[in-house]
Amino acid sequence: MSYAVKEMFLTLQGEGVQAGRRAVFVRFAGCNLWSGREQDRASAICRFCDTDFVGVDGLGGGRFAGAAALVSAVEAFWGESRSERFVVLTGGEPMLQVDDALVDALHAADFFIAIESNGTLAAHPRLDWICISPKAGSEVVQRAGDELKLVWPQAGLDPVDLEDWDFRHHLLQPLDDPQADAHREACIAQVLERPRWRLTLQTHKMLGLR
Ligand SMILES: C[S@@+](CC[C@H](N)C(=O)[O-])C[C@H]1O[C@@H](n2cnc3c(N)ncnc32)[C@H](O)[C@@H]1O
Ligand SMILES: Nc1nc2[nH]cc(C(=O)O)c2c(=O)[nH]1
Ligand code: SF4
Ligand SMILES: [Mg+2]
Repeated sequence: MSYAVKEMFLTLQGEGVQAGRRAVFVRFAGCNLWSGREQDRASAICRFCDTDFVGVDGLGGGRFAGAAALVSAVEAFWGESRSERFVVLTGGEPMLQVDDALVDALHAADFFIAIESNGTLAAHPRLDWICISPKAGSEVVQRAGDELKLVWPQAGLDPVDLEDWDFRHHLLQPLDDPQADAHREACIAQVLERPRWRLTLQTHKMLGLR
């Protein structure tokens, strides 16, 4: 199948347990919880998104005819070295497009494959690192994985209710909006109260990375 990619870039993973790791990001176009248009934000299921995922016009973006073409582009961003190859599939919602052909082609090129997903679609079974970030008002079907990254506070989502979901790591990520300072303090207070959770920050924003 073909893939619609908003943008692709080499950076450091900014969030979560893999933060600091050199990574090629593939940002797929489109999401099932918001159209991406500002005029639809207030009526969307997910209303706090910090990302433009509409269209295929970003740097490194485009329509890729198949898995081989997409993996060639990922390899071009990574460079020659075969060691520690790391790709992060994000979006938008990547599970709308990730399929067997893409996962197998990335593995054949020696990539460790991480995904950033809202969990409303089952994650592909052969991914190497599954990060799920639940959204209030959505039905999360993917309740197992490597890291559960809860953007918080979110009205209607209490961290306590997610503590028994089957993840190796439970992380709170402060909601980035005009009240970000207060949200960061609220996350710190939660972590001090509930040792199941740890804090993760969006370090790429502090560092001026993409
Ligand atoms: C843009 S989303 C794309 C992947 C997928 N759709 C998802 O929501 O997990 C990437 C990550 O950014 C997080 N995120 C989006 N907007 C945010 C905000 N305003 N503050 C903090 N994290 C945010 C999401 O929860 C998710 O973990
Ligand atoms: N550097 C960097 N790290 C990230 N981790 C998750 C991101 C995302 O938007 O999915 C992201 C991103 O956009 N940039
Ligand atoms: S689910 Fe992810 S990509 Fe979709 S609107 Fe929410 S944060 Fe943005
Ligand atoms: Mg981001």
